[in-house]
This record gives sequence, structure tokens and C-alpha cells, in this order.
Amino acid sequence: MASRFKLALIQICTQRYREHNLKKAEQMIREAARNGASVVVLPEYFTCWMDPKYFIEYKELPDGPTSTMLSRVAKETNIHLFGGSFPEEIPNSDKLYNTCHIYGPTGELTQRFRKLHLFDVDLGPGMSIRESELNVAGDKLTVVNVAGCKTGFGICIDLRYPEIARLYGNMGCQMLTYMGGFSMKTGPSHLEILQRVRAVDNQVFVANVGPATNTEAPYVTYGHSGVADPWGNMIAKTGSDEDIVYADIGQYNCFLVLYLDHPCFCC
Ligand SMILES: NC(=O)CCC(=O)C(=O)O
Repeated sequence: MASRFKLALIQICTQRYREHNLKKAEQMIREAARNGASVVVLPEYFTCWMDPKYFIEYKELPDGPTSTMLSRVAKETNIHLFGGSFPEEIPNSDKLYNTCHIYGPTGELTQRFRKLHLFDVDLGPGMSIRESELNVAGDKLTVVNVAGCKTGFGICIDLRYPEIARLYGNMGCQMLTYMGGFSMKTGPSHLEILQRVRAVDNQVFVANVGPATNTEAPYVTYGHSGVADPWGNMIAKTGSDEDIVYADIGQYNCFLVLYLDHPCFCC
């Protein structure tokens, strides 16, 4: 890895109105930049509560209010900004994408990632979620090079798919960034272990950032944003409340050399 950088994960507690969330996100990004972060990551759906009603109310085209704010703040604070996700309107369609925009320090949109796997699950009585009823899945892996560190992207449930992480590993990524609003049901058992195993399997840093827990929201998120290092240790982690989590990326001495490009015997 060419150089070190300070990564900040913004665990915002989202509220009912987008205007509030954009303002709060801007304040938290500015705070992270003042504290020396050069790469700042927002969570999945930081603009609105995670529920079809709010996705429809706050859907945006790619040049909407969220993108305008993110581009301006990335430029004014001179950072790389991995802009969480927002419900992206698809012209002439009733469906939406779950989209992350990635900005460079001059405010330019450098990449776009759309969630690859939709959250369709039954989690016991009264908890069935069918993200595919409103959303369309993306179909592209996305890699960004920041300070010599190639980073691959995923959104939430994408973390459950080892194949994606392996593809990114084979593309030379040293960090994987997931923006994930894990559920209260699955998060406590699965979130940390998924991050740690993806990190060890692929010898990469794995960051995940979700919205803070807000019990007033229709879908309550688990929070617990953090970073696993390639050895599988959590080098940064927070709880359920609104917070900013920092990690130094690039300080890792790797003693485990895995030749990840060797063919796997089962495929
Ligand atoms: N928004 C999501 O994709 C949630 C994924 C989740 O909670 C899981 O357990 O997977």
C-alpha cells in the first residue's frame, strides 16, 4: 500500500426529514475532516429512513440535493467522500436503485456503485422484507484508488457474499468498504463475524458503516460500524449511538501471505 490515511465512518442517526439528515451529515463530515480524516464514509440510506414509503418520498436523480451537497463538501474539505447511499430514481420506471456516489477532493464524481444483492428475507414472525419489490439490483463491481489503496465497494447484504469479496481481492483491492444498515435481528450475530472473515479470507481491511439505532424508525438499524484488519481484528468499532469511528489504514504488517490467484479446487 503506497501510503497511510485516516478513515472516518459516519454513523449518523437518521431522522424523518431529508433536510435534517443532509445538514447533519455535512456537519459530521466536516468534523471528521477537521480531525484529520482524508477518506470519509457515510452509511447506506443516510438521507432517509429505510422503508419503501420514505424511499419513494425521497428518491432523487443522480444530480439531486444529496449529490450536490456531497460534491460541495468533498471539495470544501479536500477529502475523498464515499457517499453512503440514496434511493436513486430511474427515469420512466417505478423502480429505484440503492446507489452510492464516490467523490474526489476536487468534488468530482469519480465512481458510482449500485447495491448488487437485494435484501429479500424472512426473519421470523412479522419480519419479512422484500427490497426487490421496489428496487433493482446493480450489476457492476466498483473499485476506487485512494492514496495508493484500491478499495472495492458493497452495500449491506453484499457483505454476505464471499464471491464479491474474492473478486475484489483478485482485482488487487486492499480494502473493502460496505455501507450497511444491518437489521437488529441479524446484526448482533452476523455483522462483525462477516467483516472479520471477509478480511482474513482476502487479506484486506473491511470497513462497514451503518446508521445509528433509532427506535422511532420503521426499520431499526444495528449501528456498530467498524473496521476489521487483514488479520481479522477489529481495529475500530462503535456501539449503537450516533458517532464517528476512525481507523488508520495502511499500518498493517502482513505475516500471512496468501496467493489468492491460485485456482480453487472446487471451481
Ligand atoms: N439493508 C440490508 O441489506 C440489510 C442486510 C442485513 O441486515 C443482513 O442481515 O444481511
